[in-house]
Amino acid sequence: MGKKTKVGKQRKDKYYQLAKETGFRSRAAFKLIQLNRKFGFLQKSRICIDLCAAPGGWMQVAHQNMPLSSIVIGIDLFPIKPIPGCISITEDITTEKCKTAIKKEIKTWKADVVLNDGAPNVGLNWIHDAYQQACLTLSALKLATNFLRQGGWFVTKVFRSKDYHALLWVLKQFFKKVHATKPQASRNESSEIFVVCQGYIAPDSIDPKLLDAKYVFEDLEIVKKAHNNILHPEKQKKAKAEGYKENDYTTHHKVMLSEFLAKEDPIDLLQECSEIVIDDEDVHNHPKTTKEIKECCKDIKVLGRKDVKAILNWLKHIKESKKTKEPTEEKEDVDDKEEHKDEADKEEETIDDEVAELQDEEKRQLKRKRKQLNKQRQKLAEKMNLKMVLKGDDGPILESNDMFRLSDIKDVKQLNMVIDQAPDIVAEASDSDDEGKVKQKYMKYDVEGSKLDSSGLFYKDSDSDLEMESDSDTEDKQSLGFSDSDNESKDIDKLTKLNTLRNSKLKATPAKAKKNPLLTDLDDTDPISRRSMKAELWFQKDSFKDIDNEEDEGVDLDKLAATHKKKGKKVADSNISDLGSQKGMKRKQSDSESSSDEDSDYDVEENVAPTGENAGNKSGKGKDGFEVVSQDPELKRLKKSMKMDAETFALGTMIATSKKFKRDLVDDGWNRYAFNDKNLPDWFVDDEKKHMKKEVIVPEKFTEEYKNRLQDIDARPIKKVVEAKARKKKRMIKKMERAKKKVEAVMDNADMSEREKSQQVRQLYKKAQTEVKKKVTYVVAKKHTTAKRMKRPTGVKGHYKVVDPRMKKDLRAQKAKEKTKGRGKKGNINKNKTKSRPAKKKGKKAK
Ligand SMILES: C[S@@+](CC[C@H](N)C(=O)[O-])C[C@H]1O[C@@H](n2cnc3c(N)ncnc32)[C@H](O)[C@@H]1O
Repeated sequence: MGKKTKVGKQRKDKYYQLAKETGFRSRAAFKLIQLNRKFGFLQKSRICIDLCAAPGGWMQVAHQNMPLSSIVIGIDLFPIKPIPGCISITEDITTEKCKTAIKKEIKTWKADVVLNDGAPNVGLNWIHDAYQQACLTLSALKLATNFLRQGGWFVTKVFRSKDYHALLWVLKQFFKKVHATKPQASRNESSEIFVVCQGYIAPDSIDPKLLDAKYVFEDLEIVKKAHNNILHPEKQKKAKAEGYKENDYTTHHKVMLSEFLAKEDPIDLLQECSEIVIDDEDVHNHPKTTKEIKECCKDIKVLGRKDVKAILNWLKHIKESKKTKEPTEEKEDVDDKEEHKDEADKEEETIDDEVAELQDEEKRQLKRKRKQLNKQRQKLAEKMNLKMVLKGDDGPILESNDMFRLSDIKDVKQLNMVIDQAPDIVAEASDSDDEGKVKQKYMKYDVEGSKLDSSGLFYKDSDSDLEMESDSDTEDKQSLGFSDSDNESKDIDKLTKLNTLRNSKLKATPAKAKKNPLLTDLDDTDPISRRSMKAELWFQKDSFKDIDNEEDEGVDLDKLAATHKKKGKKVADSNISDLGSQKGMKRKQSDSESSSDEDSDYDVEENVAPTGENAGNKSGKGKDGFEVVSQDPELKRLKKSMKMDAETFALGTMIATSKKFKRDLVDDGWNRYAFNDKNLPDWFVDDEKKHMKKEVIVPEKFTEEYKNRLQDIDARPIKKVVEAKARKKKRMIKKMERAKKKVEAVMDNADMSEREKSQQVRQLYKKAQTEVKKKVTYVVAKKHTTAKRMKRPTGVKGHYKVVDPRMKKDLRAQKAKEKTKGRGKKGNINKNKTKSRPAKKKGKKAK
């Protein structure tokens, strides 16, 4: 028999060797080293309790990493060889005795860190060991809750078994942060991991159930009981004698897999059986029949909840896969049936879908209606708040649809009928109509009233039906208060009915139906004619009186363009004045604005008209028959004073961005002078001048913004300065670069001492930072030579400037004069004493 080779845990790996070399008592020491490297819980700890510490590897590490004179207490079932500076206790950590022993050592102090590397020394089977370890961890936690200070650390070993999550949950109840980690020194094949719990909460009271394995690992009780039989056979309670079932004289029941597969619900059978025998070769080789399943099948009685679930799932899969393999004929029959069933199902589904869709649609409609109703209610509430509507007063109400309508009367007969029926006839007209010689009677019915009350009927009226969707009508609708939402609120059914009615009507009546002579449109103008009316109104103004000259019609277009060019400036000027007269906002309308689009409506440059007064007094006709507008001195002054200040800019922005603002502004620009009323009393005109202009309020926010912008622009230096500064900066950068190179050379110089080097470096940088003005040598030019022609004089180095001799003399004379200024007044003592020095030899160096 040869020597047994060591496997698994017994294998001597690098950490084993390392522990031997470094003097640690166990390879486990490296696990703590690695954990501490990651979380750093030992460095600041003064008291450490190491549970299950033998042989003391962790104690050594703790002692090494904790501050000097810290306390390390190690506890184990087995005695720990003394470690200098550490206390060891031989106790079982699950007992009360252990608690008192620790208390004896620690007294009233609290531990900063509690370590637990406990592993049960049982080794019966893995499940049992894992459970024992979990219980041991719970005991360690119990001790930790007794001795740990608030904010302290608890580091424990845990096996990754089915109790792992329960344990983690418990730990999370006691600590702020819980980290699970596996240090490198822990073998890969080992299921152990380490949980580092940070920040002990130190609750005032602890529910003992939280630390009771019975509650924490509930479903393992079965396992525990099963293994209790092995561990403590003497403690086991004797089961009540029930006797054997008939023909059943064993406690171990083997059940064939086929039996399970035949059963609808295998749970009952599973409760009774101790082992499932896989009697089918196919099932044996089935991918779902894993090793674990096979193992579980061997001993059902020891399975936990998860395993039982796994077995049930496996049985289900096997059943299903068996079903699919059943004879094809049977399958075809089933398929046929299923097909029919499918079709019926599909039909049913489509019907269901449709019903659901309809229901949805109905719901949506209801929701919409409710929303609109709420809106209306809200509006009404607002109106009531503003006292626009009074409670109890419902305003004009449409009483019934059979109200009198002119449109209903198609001929004389009908009219007579109406007249006869009408009780409110107040007068009789004797005139006869040309067409039908109808007796016309004035009726009490107010046209305006009928229009208002019969709002719903308005659109049903004969001819107007045809134009219902035209723009003008929608405009009218809006003007009458028919908003879009009102239309939307109409019931869809009603609308569709209305549409069909209208369509049939359209078909029945020819396009050019006879017009009811009784019906006259009060607002008979179409939009175009309305606009032309506006324009006409505008041109009724005095200022246009003379323009309406036939001569103008013959004006050549080219000529017009040329004049326009010449006058362009003038017109623009008057624009600005006009703008200034009302903070840039008094604008006039002209004919073109009426016919063109909205934007061009107020195109001031093209259509400037003078104010009434100006037009009357200061205008004259130019050569081309155009009015020459002379500028009002007041406007001129305004123009001068008007700078494009922040407020004007803000106003401009608002005009450009808000159409409404622009429109309001133009509307406000209209005043009684727009139509040049004459013969008004002077006091009225004066007063009106003051108040006719509505003040335009520009929000301060906008003005502030522009003010800041303008300030920024003002604060900016001029271009030349910026350029000069940039040049200077560039020069400095170049200089610094050169200095750096020199510094590098100095630093590389091995002959120089450090002191010398630092001195030189300092000097170099200082020199680089100071800007030395270039020395310029002035050279006086020779007679009869210009500065350009002159060559560099001998002996002159660097920059030089050739100066004019005359200039030099003049400069000297001026300086001398300044020096002697005022001397002559005091008795003229030094009179004529100061003489200008004779000029130096030409071509010589000058200072
Ligand atoms: C892996 S060793 C600890 C190694 C130790 N951390 C080190 O570094 O040297 C596990 C220890 O737990 C101890 N142990 C197991 N159950 C215990 C219990 N109930 N009370 C105290 N110690 C226990 C064992 O005696 C064993 O020495």
